[in-house]
Amino acid sequence: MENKTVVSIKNALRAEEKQGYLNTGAIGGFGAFLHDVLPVLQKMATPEQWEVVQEIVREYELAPPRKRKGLLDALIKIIENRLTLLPEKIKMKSSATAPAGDSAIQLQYVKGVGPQRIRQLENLGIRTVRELLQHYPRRYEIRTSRLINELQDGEIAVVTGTVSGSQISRGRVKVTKLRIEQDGSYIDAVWFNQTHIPRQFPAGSVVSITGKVQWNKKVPELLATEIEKGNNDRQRTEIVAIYPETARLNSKAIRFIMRNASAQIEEIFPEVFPDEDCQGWLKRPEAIREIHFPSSPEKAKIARERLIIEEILFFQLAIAELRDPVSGNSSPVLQKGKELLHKWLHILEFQLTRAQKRVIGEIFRDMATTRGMTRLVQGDVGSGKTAVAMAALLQAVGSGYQGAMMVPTEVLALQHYHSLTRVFQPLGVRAALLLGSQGKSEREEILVDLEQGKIDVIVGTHALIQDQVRYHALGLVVTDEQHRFGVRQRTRLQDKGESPHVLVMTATPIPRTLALTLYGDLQLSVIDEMPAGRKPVMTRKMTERSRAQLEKFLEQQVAAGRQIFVVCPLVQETEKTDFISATEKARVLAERFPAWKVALLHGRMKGQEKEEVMRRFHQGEINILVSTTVIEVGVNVPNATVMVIENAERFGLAQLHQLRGRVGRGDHQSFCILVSESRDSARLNVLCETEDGFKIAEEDLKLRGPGELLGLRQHGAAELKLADLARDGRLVEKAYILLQKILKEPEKYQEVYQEVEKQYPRNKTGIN
Ligand SMILES: Nc1ncnc2c1ncn2[C@@H]1O[C@H](COP(=O)(O)OP(=O)(O)OP(=O)(O)O)[C@@H](O)[C@H]1O
Repeated sequence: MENKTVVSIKNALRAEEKQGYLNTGAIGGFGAFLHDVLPVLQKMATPEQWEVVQEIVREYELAPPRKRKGLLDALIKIIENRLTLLPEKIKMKSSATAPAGDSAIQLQYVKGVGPQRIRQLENLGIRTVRELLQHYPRRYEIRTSRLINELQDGEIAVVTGTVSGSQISRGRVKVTKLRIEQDGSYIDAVWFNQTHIPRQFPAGSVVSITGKVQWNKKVPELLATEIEKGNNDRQRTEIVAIYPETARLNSKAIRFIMRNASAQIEEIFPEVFPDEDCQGWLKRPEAIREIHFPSSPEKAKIARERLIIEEILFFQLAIAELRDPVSGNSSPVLQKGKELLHKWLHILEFQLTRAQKRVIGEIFRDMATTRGMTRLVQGDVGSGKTAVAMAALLQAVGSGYQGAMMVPTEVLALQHYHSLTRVFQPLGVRAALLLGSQGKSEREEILVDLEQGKIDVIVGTHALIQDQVRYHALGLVVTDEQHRFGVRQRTRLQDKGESPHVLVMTATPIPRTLALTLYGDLQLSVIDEMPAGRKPVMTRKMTERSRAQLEKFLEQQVAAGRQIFVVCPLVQETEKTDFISATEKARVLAERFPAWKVALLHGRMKGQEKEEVMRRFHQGEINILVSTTVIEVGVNVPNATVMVIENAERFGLAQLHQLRGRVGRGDHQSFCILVSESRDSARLNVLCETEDGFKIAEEDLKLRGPGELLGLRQHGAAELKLADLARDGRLVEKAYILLQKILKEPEKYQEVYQEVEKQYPRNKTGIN
């Protein structure tokens, strides 16, 4: 049913049209239209409706000229829609209780947002008022209203003054000028086409105009970008937010919408932290307000800082699956491994580095408490993480518990199993291997032994924590960062009656900021020292032209008894690409060097085949192993001294560093050859210059951003809006400290948990 006011507005507009005032088809018609019709509307509308009409007019004013065709009908339609919506809108605003959930706070209820604006906002990824208010400024402009006499040629300035006259040129492109008077001085503000401006700001209006100064005329000009109603304060300073914008939706329009949405800040962004954590912080609503409408540059800065900490913290809680408070840990106290450890140190072929000892100490401290360890050990390739894991496992076994070592691939499981048994057997520690590819009877036997406590340490893939696997007394799980094994997974094990300590190992050196963000639920230990005597791996770039030289070099190495890795990006040649596939490469090399044993290893091979190839390579029966990146993590064959990486530009820096880490693990000089035709090889240079994995990771973070670096993009909505991990290290540390507090006393932070749930709804973000 049509609202009475709408009908009368429509009639009035039609009447105006008949009288010929409305030249709606032409570009200049809008100004005339507004000039003539607005007074009519103003008379007819209630104050609230008049407000809406003004918004609509502003909206159209901001629209590009060609969109203004057929304005009358469009305007009538909007007036119709809006005025019928109005009662609901008023209801929304006055209702004391917030509508349930974010989805209820639709953009259409914000003043100044019509269907067209909604579409424009959607283009910026904004669908709710929450998302709108989280559309943060990119930067700020400090706009100081200036005196005309002091303006410099070429500068961007804001001039506040009174309109004293206007002029619209003839011709196809219309030049609109407003003459502005300020204490007896004049300046002309200039626009192209925007011919409605003189009507909107008639002589006598006080205005503030932003634009670029041109002093070459008798009267200076201001190539205007923005105009708004001013006040008489002629030297006012204003800080203006500049937003990520689109062609249709500029920062001025966004600011206008934002201003209207700001009424809902308190409702959508209530403070969720207890007072004790807010010392020195802006309260949450104030921070949101200040980031959009800063009262000073300093306030904008502290607002941003508070929101960054919050953003990182919420992200940590979401990604670590810690949306629900976890409490009631009761892990076993494991501190009786002394004797076993003593024997182990005695038979170890090397002295532990200081860093290894320190990290083992940190681990042992955790294992001696019932709170349960969840510690991440980060160490560059070859820094000796396995030895650290062994110490932890022995501590568990010595204390009468079992240990499980969970690794990402069967190749690695096998390798770890062999190196553990070599060391553990003489100590009387029984290790076993559990693989998906094992036969049923073999597997069942292992499961029974495990349940009866006849196995002390079990090595395998993710299957180790599945339901059918029952432990006699599981005290420690050593795992890999790829499993994303945190507090929550441990709780799952707890549900099965186990409450092991958890040690997470990462072979990917990631910058501390990123580690704290992604693994905030874990304590962090870093092995920041390499075993003594390591020779640096000589790293060189090469192009196809030097292929013959490269082959000669490989020949020398094989003749000296060394082994070689060749890594290719793809398994099989595809028509579309000319990347050398591993299969093809292996064939070519076998043909080229018939006297050598060339083998192929890739992820699509069966477990047993892979196992066999790795065993032969370990034992020196294979000279060249051609492979895809399955050998990237953890493979340890000290006699391998050359790593050739084909199409090196296709790999990330961190990945290349991992691959290179497969050599340089023994006493011989090792080499890494990056074969690439790519001209843009600045990235590869980083690798030639340093072997410090953390430096390389920092570089990668700068070059590619955290999303790329860790495949974070897969997490969909997990993008951080404000935080820049390469820049905000200090704030990440603060977020981390706060997170530890929250994990300790989750019951005090219920509101924080609720907020995380709102921002990262389950099943929607991909962070689960
Ligand atoms: N303190 C040490 N002194 C000398 N050699 C060591 C020391 N610690 C470990 N090693 C040896 O260094 C090699 C690499 O160790 P390990 O496999 O534990 O490295 P890692 O940190 O797991 O590396 P990656 O992440 O590349 O797998 C092994 O051959 C190991 O025996």
